[in-house]
Amino acid sequence: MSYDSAKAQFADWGIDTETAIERLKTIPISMHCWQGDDVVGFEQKTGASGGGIQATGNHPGRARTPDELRADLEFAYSMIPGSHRLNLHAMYLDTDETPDRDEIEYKHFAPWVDWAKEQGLGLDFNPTFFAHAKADDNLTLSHPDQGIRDFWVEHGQRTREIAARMGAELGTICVNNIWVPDGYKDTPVDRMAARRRLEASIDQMIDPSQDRAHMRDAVESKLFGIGVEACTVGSHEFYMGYSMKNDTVLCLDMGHFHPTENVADKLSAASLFVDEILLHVSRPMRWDSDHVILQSDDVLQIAQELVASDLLDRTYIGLDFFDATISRTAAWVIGTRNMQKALLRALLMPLDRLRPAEDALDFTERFVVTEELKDLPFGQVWDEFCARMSCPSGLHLINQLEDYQGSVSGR
Ligand SMILES: C[C@H](O)[C@H](O)[C@@H](O)C(=O)CO
Ligand SMILES: [Mn+2]
Repeated sequence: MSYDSAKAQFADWGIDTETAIERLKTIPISMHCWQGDDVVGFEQKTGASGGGIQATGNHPGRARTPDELRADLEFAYSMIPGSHRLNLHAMYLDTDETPDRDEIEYKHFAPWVDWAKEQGLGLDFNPTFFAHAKADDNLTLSHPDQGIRDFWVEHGQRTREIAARMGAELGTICVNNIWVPDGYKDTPVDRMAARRRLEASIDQMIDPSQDRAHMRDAVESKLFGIGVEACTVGSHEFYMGYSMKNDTVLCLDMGHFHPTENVADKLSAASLFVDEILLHVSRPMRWDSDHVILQSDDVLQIAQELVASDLLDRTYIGLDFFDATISRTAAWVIGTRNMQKALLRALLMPLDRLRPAEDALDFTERFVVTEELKDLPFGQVWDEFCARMSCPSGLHLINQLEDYQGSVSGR
């Protein structure tokens, strides 16, 4: 079937595929650097990852240097239609110097910015509050030791300055996302004290007078992690409250809730009380396992909510998965394209027909239409989008992914 006949079929339902394609072109996805090297980073390691972050697998080809990571990223972006962003963690500095976390400066990341300019990419940033000796207690900004808290506050303040400069250099908003692994393996007796310390540390870190033209603070909650099963200091309630009170972006990671909770459902509710949301689109399997995202119901529903609730312009879409058992570049490419496919499917929904049906309590119409829609030739619209953006799809894509993996598997 050709694109033209697919377009005509959608038109029968009152759906304009051209409008959907044009909108999709404008939606950037922030691809996370850490899928490329299994969350290792480029500094001298002094501590273990905390809070249950764990990449498993030993597929050949892990990027070991900033140059290797950039080469892999360039390939991945060339397989992903559209203009996108890179989400960089502070432990991915590119320098011969060995600054500790409380000593990092913009110059240690300048090569990333130069490269992003060349590639036409935006950058997002994250302080790294794990994989460091001063995080080995699984406590950082909420540590009872003032010295440790000060160390991490300094780190966070520096990342904000770096993020603001990155945003200014690239002329876009750089989201600086705070996730700390802080928590307790067993039941604490004074949760309140830990939460008060976390609040005070973030207050100290965040300078509300800083120019917001190029930088936003985001805060990321979590239900629990391995090693912090009894209490995560930065829980959902904590950060939902924090972001409302302090006007920060609220980060919702799909792996950070109870498995029966639906993150898509949270978007409309949270967005009534916070201006902007950052998504970490991920796939938890029994726990926060960070599997590569699929075109699963969870992801499709997230995209539908972004479109139907008109949230695309105040949501930053970031990805957060890491799988070291498969080609790392294929993971990036397929995962990111899956997010785009979900958005395209959402943009191809006949909302003008579904909304009135729902308002009239005609749930049969809603049910029948949403099910029949699944049979429309979505694949032709996606292929057309890829072709217009000079990206391969189907077997051509698979061949290119395999060739690239073959070229790096000797690393
Ligand atoms: C590496 C990221 O900061 C990390 O995955 C964080 O976003 C998270 O989700 C921790 O579980
Ligand atoms: Mn996350």
